[in-house]
Amino acid sequence: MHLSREALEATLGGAELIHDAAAVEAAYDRMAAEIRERIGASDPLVLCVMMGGLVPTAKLIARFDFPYRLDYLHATRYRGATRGGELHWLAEPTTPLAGETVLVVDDIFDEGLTLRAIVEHCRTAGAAQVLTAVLVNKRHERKHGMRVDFVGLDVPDRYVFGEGMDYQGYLRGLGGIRAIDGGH
Ligand SMILES: O=P(O)(O)OC[C@H]1O[C@H](OP(=O)(O)OP(=O)(O)O)[C@H](O)[C@@H]1O
Ligand code: HPA
Repeated sequence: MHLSREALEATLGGAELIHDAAAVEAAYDRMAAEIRERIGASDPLVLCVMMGGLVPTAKLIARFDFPYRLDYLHATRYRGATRGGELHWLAEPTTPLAGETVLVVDDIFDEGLTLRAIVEHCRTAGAAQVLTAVLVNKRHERKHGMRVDFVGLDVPDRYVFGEGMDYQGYLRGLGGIRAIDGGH
């Protein structure tokens, strides 16, 4: 669906800034340092979860000063909506995962179904170690039982966008994280 510039400006005007761009950049610095400490010597394979993981992955790898390789996968369960459904795999990683230390990078840990399925997929494919990194964790009690290894920032239980996260397919490149009411 197409949204007009006016509609997007109205959404932005009604949104609340939860974390400004400087807070987000500081969170990436901290996450990159934690990741280096834990797996910087393991030549990890970084797996970007398209589409939302695109911005956090780019921001993190720009900070990595150790050897790593990059691949992506595409799994989605929101597809432009503000409430999640069934997970659809659109692309699996092409790099063989057997024996790899894998770092899965996504934008948001919400109910956790997406990351849980991706971690299971990597383990089944023989990864030696699977770690996860998300820019934001949404605070609520509806998680599906997994722990994320590297988390940048917490956000409230509202629909958030910016830094890779979309509002109806738009606004992914916006710096900082904003919230609107409605949806989770
Ligand atoms: O923790 P969960 O409740 O499973 O939700 C988190 C997932 O939802 C979003 O993806 P989405 O399906 O919207 O696709 P997108 O990355 O293309 O926006 C986000 O990028 C995460 O991958
Ligand atoms: O709050 C959200 N914003 C954007 N994408 C999402 N995917 C799950 N939750 C969200």
